[in-house]
Amino acid sequence: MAEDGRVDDVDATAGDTTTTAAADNNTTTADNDTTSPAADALGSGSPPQDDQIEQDATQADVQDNSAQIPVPTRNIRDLFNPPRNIAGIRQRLFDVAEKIELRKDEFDLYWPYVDNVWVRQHRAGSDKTGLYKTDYYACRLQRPTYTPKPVDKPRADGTPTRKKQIREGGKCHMKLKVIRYEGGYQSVTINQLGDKTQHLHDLDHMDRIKRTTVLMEIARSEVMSGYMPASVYTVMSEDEARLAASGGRHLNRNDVRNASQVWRQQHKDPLRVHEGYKYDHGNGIVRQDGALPLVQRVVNAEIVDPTLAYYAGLPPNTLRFPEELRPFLDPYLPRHDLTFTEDGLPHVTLTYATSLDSSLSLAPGIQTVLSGPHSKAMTHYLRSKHDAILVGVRTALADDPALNCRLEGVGGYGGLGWEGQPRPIIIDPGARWLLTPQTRVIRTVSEGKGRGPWIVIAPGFAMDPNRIEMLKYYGGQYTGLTDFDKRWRLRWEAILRALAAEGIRSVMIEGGGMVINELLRPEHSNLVSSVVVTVAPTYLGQGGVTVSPPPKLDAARRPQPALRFKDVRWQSFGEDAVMCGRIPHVETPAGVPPPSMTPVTMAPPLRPVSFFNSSVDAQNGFQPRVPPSS
Ligand SMILES: NC(=O)C1=CN([C@@H]2O[C@H](COP(=O)(O)OP(=O)(O)OC[C@H]3O[C@@H](n4cnc5c(N)ncnc54)[C@H](OP(=O)(O)O)[C@@H]3O)[C@@H](O)[C@H]2O)C=CC1
Ligand SMILES: Nc1nc(O)c(N)c(N[C@@H]2O[C@H](COP(=O)(O)O)[C@@H](O)[C@H]2O)n1
Repeated sequence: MAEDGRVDDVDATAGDTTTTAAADNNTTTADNDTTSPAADALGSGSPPQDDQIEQDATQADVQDNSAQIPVPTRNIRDLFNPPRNIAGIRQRLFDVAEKIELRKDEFDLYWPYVDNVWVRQHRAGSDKTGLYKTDYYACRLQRPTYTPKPVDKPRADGTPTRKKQIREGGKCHMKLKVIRYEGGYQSVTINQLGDKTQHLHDLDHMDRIKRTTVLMEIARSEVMSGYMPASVYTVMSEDEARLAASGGRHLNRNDVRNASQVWRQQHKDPLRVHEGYKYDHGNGIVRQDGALPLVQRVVNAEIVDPTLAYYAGLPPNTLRFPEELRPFLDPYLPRHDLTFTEDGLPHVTLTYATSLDSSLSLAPGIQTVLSGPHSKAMTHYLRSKHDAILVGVRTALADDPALNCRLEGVGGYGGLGWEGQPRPIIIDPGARWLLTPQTRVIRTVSEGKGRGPWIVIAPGFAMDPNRIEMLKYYGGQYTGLTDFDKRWRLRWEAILRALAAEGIRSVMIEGGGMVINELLRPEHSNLVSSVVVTVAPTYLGQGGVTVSPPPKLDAARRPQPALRFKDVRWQSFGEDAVMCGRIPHVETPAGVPPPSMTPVTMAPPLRPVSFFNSSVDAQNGFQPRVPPSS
């Protein structure tokens, strides 16, 4: 040991003698991306053939002394404080059991944790808009097995070649198609490709035969900070659970050495052990008596306030809705084991916040906060349980809403990609809502915290194609419907049926007044599956936007309650009361058949609108406005 605690970079660990042992097929850049320009130029969408799979560049990487040493972007703190649920995310990115859509920053963060599994093949290139780029990946075990040549001749300078090992391969045929979108938001969509839907081995097997870029980078970064590989190995492996979560169950001392070998060849200064550790002859690097493990010190230092740890790394406006309050709502939520209702329509939850005088807002066009923090979190829990949120255009114009879900655990708020984020739907027959990149719902999309809105319009007028393109760029679309009721409004059943045709299984209808009042009318009673109303302890006073269905008279023309809910439950949330209920099926007055018995003009599936001129209208199947038949 040198003065000042530094130790010469010798193998300080008992029983570990192979300082230049086989590199265990590891590489510091596990992606091995050597994309062929020809393939790029071709830009074809076809996956490469098996023999095009790139070979592992490991040996060359490790042996080339002149190689540029990339500056590590990770360090030991990334091992001790890994991304939330990294073990679960690794497993999902290994299985890819169903399509996974990630934000680009998530892909960049997580992929180096599974690049011991997936090897990029030649890139297929981009589509004609340049917004979509496709790559193909194959399981590392698809490559042929490598058997070393019987005789390894020494290099020209007389140094022996590294002992190469048999590299396992030729076993698994799992493949992926990875599509990157770089438009108004950035996403990476990962799909299985081909007919092999499962690996023929587990993730632990891959962790055994190959280390991830993350682990190698952490190891290299610690050595580049001046620590002996043996000391780095000791501190990395002290917390087995954390190491295993990041894929390092099988990490060994040679990995740490190999990760830093090229750098070490250029930097011969003596290295030191970590503070609180010592070299103990025969035992290698061990902790000094009474010293806390480094992992503990790092974790303690990073958690300033344990009560804040829960929200660490989440956007500041993230909401939390306690588990114990959820069962109250669950019976009224969509059942995802049933795809659609018996009528083939989405589950509809009507939900809004009202004052004691049944107002939604102080005046038309004025956004009014009624829900307190607890019921607001409840509303976001509801949002997380629906495929879509729907509002009328006057709400969009008045509130400039985000229409996303800000609940902890949902995509953008600690969850993966866009999981749990509902699709905003705006009923805007006259396309009055002029969206710009500054509109909140669009800003929310660009921040990766919500989905692009679908705007339902009633065609029949010209529309600037730039508006259509702009919305598409942000993942939204204009969609046209031509099915009107006798009041010249879009028929609700047609709207819902069209949403169902687009795969929307549940929709939370939030308002405003006109939309809610419409849906509380007797003829719509069979369209609404449940109702969740927040009542705030406030009178807004006269002149507001109120919820009050049309009056009802009995046969003798005496006034009757317009509507009383059934299956009612109440619960207080902070200062607010929340009522859940269902609308009893109401027989519609004679002469007006209930919608399910109306010969329904099947709404055309929602489709992106191109141009609203007559020729394209005709192409899209749009009819000119004609009085509805009723
Ligand atoms: N407290 C709460 O929970 C909520 C409060 N609000 C508040 O409510 C107010 C807005 O409510 P309100 O003014 O009643 O307006 P709405 O938000 O209900 O929007 C009504 C408009 O949407 C279009 N529309 C709705 N349904 C149809 C249909 N079936 N067919 C064709 N067009 C349709 C029409 O647009 P067009 O006029 O172009 O024909 C209509 O005028 C805002 O102040 C907002 O802040 C909103 C939501 C929730
Ligand atoms: N639940 C509830 N309570 C209130 O007090 C409200 N004002 C509303 N309004 C609805 O929520 C939308 C706002 O959504 P973002 O928070 O911007 O995502 C607004 O447009 C109404 O639909 N809701």
